[in-house]
Amino acid sequence: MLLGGNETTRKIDSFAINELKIPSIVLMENAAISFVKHIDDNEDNFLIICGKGNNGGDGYTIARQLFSKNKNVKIFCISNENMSHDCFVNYEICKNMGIEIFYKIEELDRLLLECDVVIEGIFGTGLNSEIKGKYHEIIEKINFLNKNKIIYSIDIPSGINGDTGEIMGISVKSDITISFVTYKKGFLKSDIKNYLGKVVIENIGLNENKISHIVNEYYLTPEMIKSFHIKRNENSHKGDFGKVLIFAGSSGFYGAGNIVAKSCMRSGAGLTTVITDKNNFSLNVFVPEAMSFPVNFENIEENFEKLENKILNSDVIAIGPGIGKSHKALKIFEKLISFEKNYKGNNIKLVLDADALNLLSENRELFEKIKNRSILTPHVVEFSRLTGFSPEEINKDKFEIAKEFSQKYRINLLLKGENTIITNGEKIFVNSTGNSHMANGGMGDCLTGIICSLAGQKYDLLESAIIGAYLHGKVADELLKKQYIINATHIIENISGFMNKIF
Ligand SMILES: NC(=O)C1=CN([C@@H]2O[C@H](COP(=O)(O)OP(=O)(O)OC[C@H]3O[C@@H](n4cnc5c(N)ncnc54)[C@H](O)[C@@H]3O)[C@@H](O)[C@H]2O)[C@@H](O)CC1
Ligand SMILES: [K+]
Repeated sequence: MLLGGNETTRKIDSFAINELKIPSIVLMENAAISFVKHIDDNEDNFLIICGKGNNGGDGYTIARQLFSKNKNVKIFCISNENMSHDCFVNYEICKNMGIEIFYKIEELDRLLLECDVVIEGIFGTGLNSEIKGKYHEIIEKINFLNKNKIIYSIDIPSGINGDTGEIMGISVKSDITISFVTYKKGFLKSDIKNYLGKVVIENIGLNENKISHIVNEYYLTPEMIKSFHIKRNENSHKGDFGKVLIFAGSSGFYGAGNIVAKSCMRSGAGLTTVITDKNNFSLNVFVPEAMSFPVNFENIEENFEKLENKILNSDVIAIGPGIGKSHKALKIFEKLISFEKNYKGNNIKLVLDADALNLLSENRELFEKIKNRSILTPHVVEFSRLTGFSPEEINKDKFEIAKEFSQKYRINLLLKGENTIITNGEKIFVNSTGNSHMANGGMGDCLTGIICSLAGQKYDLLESAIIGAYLHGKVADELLKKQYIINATHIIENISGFMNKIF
């Protein structure tokens, strides 16, 4: 699904009008037709509240459409002065058709009380300042008299800033928001969810693929995830699904390595090996399917020759969770990234998380070794160490900072957070799944395991991160329906079932 702010919407509109030569009034008609599809056929008692811009124009067009289906339709016109051209055209048609139009604010209470469905087209992407006066009063009335009614918003609940999600003084509280072409960036803001209600994105007669040059931001949907799926060949063997080498866990943190390994196995990797201290036997108990590559941490160089062979046999190497920042951890990290290609001549893909990112921040010369073949999966504090920006600065301008960082170091990036974003420096994908009930230790390790597993199964790193993030959150969202807390182990136990469902 395309993601965009107000400016993106304007660019798409202008492309449709100026390049495709679709008259704007046709776009408005298409928007109204798409909108009306979502209204229950049994509903019969509508009040449409219209502003004077094109959002109001959509309102008049929807009113006409409903009226032509013999529905009981009344319109409240907030102002018929300085209407936009298309708004005026549709207002005139409504008058000519004989739809009842009301103008006096004194009548609004009664109109609201009498109707069953309110459709509001007061402001959409054109809202540009704090709402005051008459407009404020009207929105207040809609929210106050909303008992036993369904409130529909056209494009954006009037009062929400489509770019930032900020409430511009007041906003309609909607049950259903039917928005056009793009999922509005402002909708990502978590504390306005109860203003949006259910969100539906509708088409206005444009082919999504033909406007992709205008938009390079996407909101993940199950259809997108399914479209990435690579079918498993029936005559394949374990080697076809990736040899994944994992360097995770250390004394006191062996659980991290175990979680990465288990989620890697459960998400479908062919062969998983964990580099771990020779005295750690917990892996064999926790994940018997995984192999261990024992390292003598007293003398790490002892095994380096064998390790070289292991690296050159790998398709993917995941590094970071629970390894600490010791000199020895750094030495192993350096060794693991020292070969760009494996025996097969393919780039060895790298998934770097947690302490690998901290080590990278302090040893920046290593960026040269990981370029064009890695994904970094920081949370905001780790990303702050990597970029030098404060977490506040990052949260304010997350998309741009992430994109620039990705371009500068030629890496893929997955920035964890409430709206996890994934970028290759050109496109940005925002995850639509996940919840606060999964915020506990081991979750990140689990995600690393899923991503390296998918990378082993021949998904490129960007796809691996997109699918991984979506699945990770989706499993948690589904589990939330029956349990309060979701741990990494719960995700691991359920992921394969959800892969089946989604693919
Ligand atoms: N142009 C197109 O091709 C299409 C536009 N569409 C609709 O057009 C909408 C955008 O239309 P517009 O750009 O005309 O903008 P809006 O209709 O969102 O609002 C603009 C109007 O509100 C006024 N306004 C802005 N902030 C105000 C405030 N705080 N207090 C009082 N008045 C304020 C402006 O002066 C202007 O008259 C979209 O949200 C969508 O609903 C759809 O019809 C699809 C096609
Ligand atoms: K609206």
